[in-house]
Amino acid sequence: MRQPTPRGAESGVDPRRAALRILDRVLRGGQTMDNAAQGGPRLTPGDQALTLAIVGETLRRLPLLDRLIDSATRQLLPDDSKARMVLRLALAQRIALNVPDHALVATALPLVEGGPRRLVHGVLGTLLRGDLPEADVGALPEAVHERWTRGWGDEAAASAERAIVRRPPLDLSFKTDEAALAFAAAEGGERLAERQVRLSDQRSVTSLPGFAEGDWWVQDLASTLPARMVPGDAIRVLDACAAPGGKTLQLAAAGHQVTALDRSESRLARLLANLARTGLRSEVVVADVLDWTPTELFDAVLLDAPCSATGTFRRHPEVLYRASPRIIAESAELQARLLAKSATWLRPGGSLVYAVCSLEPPEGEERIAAFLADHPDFEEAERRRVVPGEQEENGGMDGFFTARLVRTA
Ligand SMILES: C[S@@+](CC[C@H](N)C(=O)[O-])C[C@H]1O[C@@H](n2cnc3c(N)ncnc32)[C@H](O)[C@@H]1O
Repeated sequence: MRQPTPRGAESGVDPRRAALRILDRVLRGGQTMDNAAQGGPRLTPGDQALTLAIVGETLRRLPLLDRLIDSATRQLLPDDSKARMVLRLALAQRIALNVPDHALVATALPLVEGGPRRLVHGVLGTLLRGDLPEADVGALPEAVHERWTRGWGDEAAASAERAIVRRPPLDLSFKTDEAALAFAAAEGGERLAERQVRLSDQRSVTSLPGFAEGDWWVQDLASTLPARMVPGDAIRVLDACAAPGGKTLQLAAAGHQVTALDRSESRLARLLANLARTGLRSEVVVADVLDWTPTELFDAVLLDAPCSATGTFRRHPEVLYRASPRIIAESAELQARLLAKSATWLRPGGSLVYAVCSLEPPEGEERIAAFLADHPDFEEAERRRVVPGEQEENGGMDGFFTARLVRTA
């Protein structure tokens, strides 16, 4: 299933050099692709898109690429060596982006100038002459594969390996169900839940009908689940880690009186832009959950906590390489503090909805178990765990965990 050669694929070496720098920062520095891309050489928008596509396609099948490289050299290349990085990038371009062999060699070799150029040339030549995997074969990092097989079963891990190389669908959340139904009928989308439409073909978001009018916003189906758990009769609702605001918009559209709080001013600027475009209303507070105190208690608090984000691996494959056991443990420790603090802002009878876009039990199931053990005045009312494989026939969903806890006294 080869894709057409991308624009610029045969032009200069710059996007490959930028891709090498980003891949190195992601794998060795634990950075996100977006952060790693900052501060590099200025590229045209086309070259920038090509650069990110090359790195993304490399990360979607990295263990597979490494096995190929190891099969073609007797001299084991260190994991973080430039030669291995260059070979990974070149193979991903051949497998997933259909870059012709001569262009691969011509753009890969200058990247190892002063290094083992002959070795890279030899390994690449050998592999390009042999059978390479198809573009629809993906691979999870070994530790993640092992963890998810143990936690969610063989089929979920296999589904994740299929999903990581598929383009996820475009999910839109609507202000009203009437608008969702009309849009689905007009645009050929599928209404998978109330106020939610899925488009399976790729379209430019800003040119879709209703974008300029603010009828909808982009939001994966899984991430709409927490706001759906907030009881309809809750009046004052706090969205406690709110930016860039997908859940704030849902809560406001559902008629709640919303306070959106986040400590990041730049992310809150995106939330304000989303409110302005959709014409929805929310109070907006720049503050740290751990330092803030409200003047009045809330009927419901939604805590969409910062997390390892491993559930978003389809759009952000690098999360799987960042989420080490240490990062997951640190994240779980912060989540425990955020939960304990935000629980103090609820009136008796109020609901605390906790959510993470993570496939790691320490950030989900174990977090809730520990919270309930420490808070006898709370009980669990409902929970939802989404693992790879759910809705696969319709395009899949991000991995997610959400639970609603009720303050009983
Ligand atoms: C998972 S994102 C929230 C996504 C958002 N709920 C949405 O649906 O668009 C987590 C957010 O928590 C914020 N955050 C992290 N630690 C925080 C803290 N101690 N206090 C307030 N906000 C925090 C981050 O700035 C980030 O915007």
